[in-house]
Amino acid sequence: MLRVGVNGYGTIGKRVADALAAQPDMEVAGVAKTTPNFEAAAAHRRGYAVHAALDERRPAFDEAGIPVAGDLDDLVRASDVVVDCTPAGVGAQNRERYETHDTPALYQGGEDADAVDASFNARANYDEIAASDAEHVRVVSCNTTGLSRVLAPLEEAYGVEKTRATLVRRGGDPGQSDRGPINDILPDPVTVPSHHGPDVNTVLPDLAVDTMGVTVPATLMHLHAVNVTLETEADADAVSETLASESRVFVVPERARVAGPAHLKEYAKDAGRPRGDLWENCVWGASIAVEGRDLYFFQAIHQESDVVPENVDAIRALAGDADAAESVVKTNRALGVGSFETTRSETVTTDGRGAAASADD
Ligand SMILES: NC(=O)C1=CN([C@@H]2O[C@H](COP(=O)(O)OP(=O)(O)OC[C@H]3O[C@@H](n4cnc5c(N)ncnc54)[C@H](O)[C@@H]3O)[C@@H](O)[C@H]2O)C=CC1
Ligand SMILES: O=C(OP(=O)(O)O)[C@H](O)COP(=O)(O)O
Repeated sequence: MLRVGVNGYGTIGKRVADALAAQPDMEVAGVAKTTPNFEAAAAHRRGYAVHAALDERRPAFDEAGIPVAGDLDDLVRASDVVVDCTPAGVGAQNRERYETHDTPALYQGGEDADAVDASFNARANYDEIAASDAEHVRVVSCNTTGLSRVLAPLEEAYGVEKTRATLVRRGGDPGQSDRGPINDILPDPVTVPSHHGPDVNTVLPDLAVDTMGVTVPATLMHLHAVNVTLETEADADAVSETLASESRVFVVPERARVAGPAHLKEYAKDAGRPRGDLWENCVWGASIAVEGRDLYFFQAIHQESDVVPENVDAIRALAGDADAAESVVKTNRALGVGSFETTRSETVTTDGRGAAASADD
């Protein structure tokens, strides 16, 4: 049993903790939280050992009646691996702390590529990371994960001459009432490329990809308009099959009449997904179009959850416990990733454990 600590218990951290708890080969060593708020209380109720991330805040936990299992060093000592889910930039500052304990760690996409030994995406470079000596590894950002999951199979099936993607980025997560914009459309960043193209190259080094970002007043999901010039000709049906055979890509059938992220979130909630999470890329089947070697499609990316199964796989890659296919199947089964059927007799399995990922079985 791998004991995994989670430092930073916000949008990503709380989902990663629950995903670890669902794995047959992992247990949550504990979580570290800065503030004894409702999320800390929920962590305690879920049975996670709550650690005070900052020593000076410990009395506040006592006052709030949330039992404290120890400090951050205690959590790192109790962990075989730490998943750092602190805000962007804080993870890099924590690296030294983990190194002091000789404990490998994962970091999130808000950290720079050069703050870590290597970057990870299960579809792109699991085996490479598993075979390497990397101990401090970054799971690439939500948008980068979403791009890597479709570009890796397209490269394998058809070759990718060039990718151009425009990322319509959500302004903040639903719980982040201090984010924006609330009435604007911002080139973000105004410079080209955005960080996503270069970040794709940290896991798929030879792939030609340019990205531009725009941030809009929305919270539910990101939306990508993707154009890939393939190296060989393909038709839309073949591309649709290629993408649908990926366990972490949901090709949304036209008959579902999903207009946008709001419908996708309802789809997930109706399916009984925890927190309405959509771990898979959601590619509109009707949008897949090919003209010559030019492929076009739209996909939506649930920023709060798509990196969660990737974190689980990255832990196994670090621990050297399974190869890519074994890990992905194990993770998918435990969470229910890939449980949206895209066949005509559409059935949605709400029992996460029973919902196997078709492509990897
Ligand atoms: N929310 C998103 O859409 C996604 C975020 N990421 C990345 O994941 C990382 C975490 O992001 P979120 O979960 O969204 O942030 P968040 O703000 O929701 O959660 C971060 C948590 O860490 C806590 N924290 C702050 N300073 C800390 C410290 N020194 N020690 C321990 N905990 C501390 C905060 O109180 C909060 O609970 C960032 O690198 C971000 O770029 C990656 C993919 C998607
Ligand atoms: O990893 C994310 O986005 P990104 O892939 O655009 O960097 C998350 O949505 C966090 O983005 P944020 O930096 O806007 O909070």
